[in-house]
Amino acid sequence: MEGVDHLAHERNKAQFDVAVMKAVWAGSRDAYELFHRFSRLVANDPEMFIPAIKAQATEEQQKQWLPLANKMKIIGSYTQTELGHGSNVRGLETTATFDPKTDEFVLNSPTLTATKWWPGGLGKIATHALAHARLIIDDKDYGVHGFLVQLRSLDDHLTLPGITIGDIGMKYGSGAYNTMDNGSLIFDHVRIPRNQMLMRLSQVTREGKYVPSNVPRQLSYGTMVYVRQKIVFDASIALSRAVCISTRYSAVRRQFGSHNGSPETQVIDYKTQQARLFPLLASAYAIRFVSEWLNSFYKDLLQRLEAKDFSTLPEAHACTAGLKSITTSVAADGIEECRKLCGGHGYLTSSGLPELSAVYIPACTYEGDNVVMLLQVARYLMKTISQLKSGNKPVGTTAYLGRAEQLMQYHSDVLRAEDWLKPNVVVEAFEARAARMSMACAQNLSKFNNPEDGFQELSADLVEAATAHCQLIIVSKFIEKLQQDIPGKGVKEQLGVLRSIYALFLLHKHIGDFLSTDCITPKQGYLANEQLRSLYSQVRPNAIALVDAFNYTDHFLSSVLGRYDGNVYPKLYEEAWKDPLNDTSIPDGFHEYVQPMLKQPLHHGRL
Ligand SMILES: CC(C)(COP(=O)(O)OP(=O)(O)OC[C@H]1O[C@@H](n2cnc3c(N)ncnc32)[C@H](O)[C@@H]1OP(=O)(O)O)[C@@H](O)C(=O)NCCC(=O)NCCSC(=O)/C=C/CCCCCCCCCCCCC(=O)O
Ligand SMILES: Cc1cc2nc3c(=O)[nH]c(=O)nc-3n(C[C@H](O)[C@H](O)[C@H](O)COP(=O)(O)OP(=O)(O)OC[C@H]3O[C@@H](n4cnc5c(N)ncnc54)[C@H](O)[C@@H]3O)c2cc1C
Repeated sequence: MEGVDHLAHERNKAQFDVAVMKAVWAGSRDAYELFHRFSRLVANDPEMFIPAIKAQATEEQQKQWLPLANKMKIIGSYTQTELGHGSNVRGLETTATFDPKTDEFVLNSPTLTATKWWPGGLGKIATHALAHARLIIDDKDYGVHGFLVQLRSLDDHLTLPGITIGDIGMKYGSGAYNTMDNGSLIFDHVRIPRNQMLMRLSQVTREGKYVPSNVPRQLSYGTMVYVRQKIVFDASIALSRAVCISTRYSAVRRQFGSHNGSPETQVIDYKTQQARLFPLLASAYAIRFVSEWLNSFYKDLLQRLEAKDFSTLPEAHACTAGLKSITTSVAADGIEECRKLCGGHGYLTSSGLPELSAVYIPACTYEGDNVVMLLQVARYLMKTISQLKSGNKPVGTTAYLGRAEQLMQYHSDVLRAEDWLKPNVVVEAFEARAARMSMACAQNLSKFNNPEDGFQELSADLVEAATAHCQLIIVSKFIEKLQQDIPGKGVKEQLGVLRSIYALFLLHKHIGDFLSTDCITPKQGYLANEQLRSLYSQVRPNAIALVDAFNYTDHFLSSVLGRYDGNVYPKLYEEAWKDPLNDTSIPDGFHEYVQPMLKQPLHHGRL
């Protein structure tokens, strides 16, 4: 019935102050702002073009281009990936050859695989590209640099000479990412003035002299680092949307369990539903808190870079790459699990879940393929370990590796299930697992004469070690979050339950790592699972309130299953009747194609 809160009985069970939890969840950001930014992003791509200009253009170039981009007088596309190369930026083929006679660069796509392919906004709307191309001077290749290239006339939007542009076609399902005109672009000897090479980091003089960057060349990758830390925050939004929908629906849906006319059982009360759903609820909070930390770490990096302090740049790259990988994989897989948690109705477009999944899952690929990103983390870990011998004491997120010897002797002293509720007990187990996995890789790598051959041979193990490292970061930042002063009745207690669910779910899921590295005994693994089951019972009465704390409106969720009032069935039925198929009783084509078959006479008793 309209106006009735079918979940009121669930909301009355809450054991904490929901208003405070909403503030904890929102942190310093408002989901609406992010939704509208993200929705604008899917329609256009200012989230990369503008930051890239800020990162790679001189002050003078910024003065020229930023006002135009900020006021949408030009529409930009971050045009890096090509048909033949995306992950391997150093393998890009587009060329920008300096012509000293005219003081210009000539941009060209020398091969089919040099075709720019995927850049958002490029297909139909962008007027300019921040094109990444190999700088060539006097036949010498100086590697990939950024160039601002006008693609279309600002008068009639027609493409300029030498520019061939198109959309790359429909993408995955009918998802909203098809509102994004990911495009293709071929340059046929397009000339641009020398001052349209972005020259903050390195320059080309009028005489054609290359002035190399006096800062780490990787700063040219800065836009990707910037977006990767945003993507971690976005993962918490995407996952929490799906968890909100599936939690509310799990409390509404009843199936089996009726005795003597009693109501059937709410599916949220099945232990299997809880074992699938509550770790995702905990993960949404975990990802939100690690994204807050990562954002502050990134802002600290920017301040350091201003002061030419590059000391945290390698760690920032490893953290943004690794956390982008882990959190987008958890969110993408979690959205699909939330669809399954809703049974058949989860597959309806009106559930909001298929669309959310179709739009979200490329996050595992864009801004860095998730495996390639974890391999970057692995390189960082191996380098950190290799420097231990020279007395280089690791700090920050790898500080635990400085205690590797001690961690190699670690054995968990858990005796009772409730011992796993102690943060220090959990952190020690996760540190020992991560340290032992990385040290084992380093040990095996040392057996190879060629370190690169070893890295390739051991890459699957290295990815697992990198995963363990990143999961340790997320667990640690969740624990640190709860060491902050958090007011409100029961709020910290509930977050503590989620923190333990997140950590013990990971321990249970990766029990093989913890056993094979001899960090814990099978008995201790069993006790962790016992504790997990108890934690599910503790979170159960608070589940609806915990997703209410995301503070998402029905409009934002766009889901008949995730409605705040839980009035699912009438709305499911109502939504179905909006389908154009139901405008007529007899379907198109019936008379032409189906009725003749139905009217066909029987032959010898057979149809
Ligand atoms: C890193 C690579 C894989 C390899 O690079 P390479 O140059 O070959 O380097 P290596 O030899 O591996 O390493 C050499 C050293 O350099 C170090 N390094 C590497 N990268 C970096 C870096 N970025 N920073 C610092 N240091 C770096 C490395 O560690 C080595 O160090 P050392 O010598 O060992 O000490 C590289 O090729 C690469 O990055 N590949 C991936 C390519 C990629 O990511 N492409 C992305 C293209 S753009 C794109 O995909 C765009 C997608 C559009 C959709 C985006 C949607 C975003 C949504 C955001 C959500 C918004 C919501 C709103 C939120 C809000 O508003 O807040
Ligand atoms: C929706 C969407 C939007 C995008 N928007 C943009 C944009 O706006 N601008 C832009 O420039 N690009 C954009 N891209 C491109 C995107 O950045 C690339 O697709 C991404 O970086 C992955 O690179 P790739 O396609 O070359 O994958 P590949 O690297 O070819 O991946 C294929 C497989 O190879 C594996 N692999 C690759 N290298 C290694 C290795 N060294 N070791 C082990 N395994 C490896 C990968 O793990 C993966 O399994 C977008 C892509 C998508 C899907």
